[in-house]
Order: sequence, then structure tokens, then C-alpha cells
Amino acid sequence: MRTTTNGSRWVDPAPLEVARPRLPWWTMLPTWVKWIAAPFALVWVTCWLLFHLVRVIYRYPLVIITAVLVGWLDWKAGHWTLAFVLAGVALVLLLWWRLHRSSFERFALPEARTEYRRMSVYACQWRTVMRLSDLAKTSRGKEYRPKLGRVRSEGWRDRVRVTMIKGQAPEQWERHASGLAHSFKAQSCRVRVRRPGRLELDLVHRDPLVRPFGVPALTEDATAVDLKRLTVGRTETGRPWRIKLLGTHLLTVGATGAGKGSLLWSIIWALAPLVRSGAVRLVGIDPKGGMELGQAPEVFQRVVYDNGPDAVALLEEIAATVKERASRYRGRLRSWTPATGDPFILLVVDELADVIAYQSDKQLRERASRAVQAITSQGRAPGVCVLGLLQDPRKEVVSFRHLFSTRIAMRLDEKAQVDMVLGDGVRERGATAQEISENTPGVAWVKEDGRREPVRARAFHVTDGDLDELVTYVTGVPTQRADVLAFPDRRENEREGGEVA
Ligand SMILES: Nc1ncnc2c1ncn2[C@@H]1O[C@H](COP(=O)(O)OP(=O)(O)OP(=O)(O)O)[C@@H](O)[C@H]1O
Repeated sequence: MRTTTNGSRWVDPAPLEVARPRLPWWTMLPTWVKWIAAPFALVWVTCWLLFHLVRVIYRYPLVIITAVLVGWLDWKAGHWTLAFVLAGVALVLLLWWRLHRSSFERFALPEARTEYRRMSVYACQWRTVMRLSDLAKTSRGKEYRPKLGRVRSEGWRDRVRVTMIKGQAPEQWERHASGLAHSFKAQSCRVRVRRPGRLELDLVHRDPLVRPFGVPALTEDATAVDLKRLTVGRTETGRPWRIKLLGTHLLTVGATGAGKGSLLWSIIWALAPLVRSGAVRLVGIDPKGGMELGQAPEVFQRVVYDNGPDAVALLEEIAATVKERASRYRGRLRSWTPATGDPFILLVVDELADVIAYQSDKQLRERASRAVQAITSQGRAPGVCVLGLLQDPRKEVVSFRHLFSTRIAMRLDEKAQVDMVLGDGVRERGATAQEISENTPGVAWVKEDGRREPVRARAFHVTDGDLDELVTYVTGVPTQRADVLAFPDRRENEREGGEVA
């Protein structure tokens, strides 16, 4: 409201807005109630402090023990003795690190690293990152923030446990994974559900699969080979990468040079004792004219090197075997076992799309599709497994995807291809196959039906020498690769010719 006084103009000030101090509700209680409640409050506060003290000791045992010991020694023996002891401990640690690095990294480093990273990275930035990533919520003036749980630092990754706030879903965290990785200075962040309301974040700092792994020695003991646990490489956690062939089919997709061949040969390498004994029979189709399977055709019972009538006939033959076995086992057996006397059949199709999608003859294409569908849908129980390899996950092939219960994505070109191969939502859980480097062939993301989390692994590197050894092992006949002769040097020939002349 404007008022004029003696010709001068002035403006009314805005009403004074001062927040009235809000006192906690219990201050309003009558004094006698406060006296009665005081001992209970004291006990509660003591328990709360004790709980937090225990939690700090549990989370930082090394720091607390070191601090207590240092304080005690300084108090009892003085500064010089403390300095002398600290120098001695540092020397012992240095010697341990120099002389036996593996045990040092296994026993001494993890706890120190975990406590350091928890303190310096997660504990001090958690609140800010949660707020800025919109993962904390405020309701009626109260802030609800996801709780930071146990942290384990493994050098190449930090595993961070989180308790979500009410109403939150893992998908919200998956959407913020990239932001979380950048905030905590990691290369990537994967979100895993531990149990309802609890998550584990994998904040990855470096790739433990950069170096290739050679194949293990071939075993003489065929009984040691388990068709449900064939070791074909190593996972990023350092464990063996185990693949199941019995009761499943495998689809492996990867761009050219992604290392599909190494996975194929790693599987055959692991199967070698059973192939030699005849308990496993390998059959193959290689429409690329033998570029892949032609490297060791001796280990196959039968291989076809095109996608024509022979390939289709082979597929139909196997489909017929599946049907014949199924009718024989019906009522007697639930599924194939070695005791049936029938060999386990592994059908390898190197470029599945060439057989069921790119074949120009419509009739052949349809026959091949029908046979592959029959084998994949009914072959699991009768002991027939299909290993389909593919460069380009086209629609025609992806429509078969659900029949392959183990799907493996090696390096792919696009995000959409990862979804096509592994299924929706798996990429958001961390399976970023489009980010696999060209320098790490053999690295793959594996998704098995019934397992929510995809696994990252690298197949063994099977060299030409290994393939020779494999053929010799299976056939018992030493292989001799053709010698590659140097191209004749024209100048040399001319010189020699000149000299003779
Ligand atoms: N597991 C591995 N570790 C190290 N190097 C590998 C591995 N697998 C493959 N390589 C190397 O990568 C190159 C390509 O591998 P490979 O031929 O198996 O790829 P591919 O996916 O089968 O390619 P294409 O589809 O063109 O046949 C080869 O030179 C091979 O030596």
C-alpha cells in the first residue's frame, strides 16, 4: 500500500517473514514425564552410540587397530620407539611385496585397500552423489537416502552394497549406472540385486581379462569331463568359465574377429577325451567353405562345408535322430545319460544365418529352419546340443533365440544387437557387449536362462599348434601342417641365372 506523507513517497515494507523456531515435541512434556523418561533415553543414546562405535570398528578394523596400537606404543614407549617400530613394519611389508607379491596382494592388500577406498571415495561422497543422481528423496521435510553398506575393493572393481529406500526399484539404479560410474571415477557400474531391497554395485576400474589365457593341458581321464561343467576360459573374477552342454543349446554371436572360433575350439578342447573315447560325437556345418571347422576336420565325425542340400540333409538326419531317441527313451528315461550307450551329439553350425536365413533356395531354407527348430526344441533331453555361431543377429535368427538357453554375446557393433542376443534388460544390468575392445578377442558376456545376472568371461586362446595337438590327441596320428614356403625372390633368381650365364 502506497502512502504519501508531506509530499514524500514511501513504500510499505514486506511483512517480516521469520521462521518461528520449532522445538522438539518432547520439550513440551511436563517435567515429571521427562524425569521418568530420562533413564530410558540415556540407555537408548548409549545403545545408539555403541552400535555406531561397533559399526565403525567393523568397517575400519585395520585403521582402528593401527591407531590404537600406535597410540598405546607412543604412550608406553615414546616417540622414538614408535618411529623405529613403524619403520620396521614398513620394511617387512616392502620385503613381503618384493619377494612374494601374490600372497601380499592376497592377504595384506585387500583390507587396506577396502578401508581406504570406502573412506576416501564412497563414505565422503555418498550423500552428494545420491542427492545429485536423484536417488535420494525428500518427503514431508525428511530426507530418505539409500544406505551405503559393505564395500569390498578387489583392485579391478569395488563391490558396494546398498540398501534402497522404500519405493525404489533396481531399474532406477540401472538407469543411473553410467552417472554413478562417472561420479565414483569408475569405468563402468553394474547393478546386481542381492535380495529384495538390497543391491550390489560393481564399480569397475580396469579389465582383468586384458591378457589372453592359454589352454590347459589335455586330460587323459575321460571320467573327469562333465558335460554340465566344461571349462572353456576364465571369468573376470578369476574363476574358471564353465559351460553346460547337457540339456541346453548355445548361441554365440560376435562381429568378425570377436573370437567366436576360440570359444568353439575351447569347447572341443574340453570335450577331447570324450570325443576320443566315442562318448561324444561332433558334427559340423561350416558354410564359409571350411575356414573355421576346416582347421581340424579330423575331430568331427562329419562336416559339411556349405549351406546347400548336404547341410540340410545333415540337419534333417540329426532331427530324425532326436525323434528316434525321444521315442526310445519315452517312459524309460527323463533324459540322456552315458548309460544309454548313445553318444552325446554336439552339432556346430559356424554361420547359422547362412543356413536358415541367407540360403537363396526357399525350399532348402525352410527345410533347414524346420530341422534346426526341431533339434533345438526337442534335442535337449535326447542328448543333442546345438552350438550356433553367428556374426550378425538378424531377425530371422533371433526368432530362434528363445530355443538357446545359453546365449553368448562377444564383441558386437551396436547396443540393439546386444538386446537382440541376450534379451531385454540384460545390457542395463551391465552386459555391454558393444563396448568389448577389438584388442580383447574371446571376451564375452554370457546369459543363461534362469540366472538373472550375466557373466563376463574370456575363452582360452587356441592356437594352430594347440589344434595340431588336439587332432593328434583325438586321432592318435601326429599331424603335420603344410610348410609355408617363402615366396621366391626374383632378384635372387635373376642373379643366380646371371652367374650361370
Ligand atoms: N580367446 C582369445 N584370446 C586371444 N586371442 C584370440 C582369442 N580368440 C581369438 N583370438 C585372436 O583373434 C583373432 C580372431 O579370432 P577368430 O577368428 O576366432 O574370430 P571369429 O569371431 O571367429 O572371426 P570370424 O567371424 O571372422 O571367423 C585371431 O587372430 C585369434 O588369434
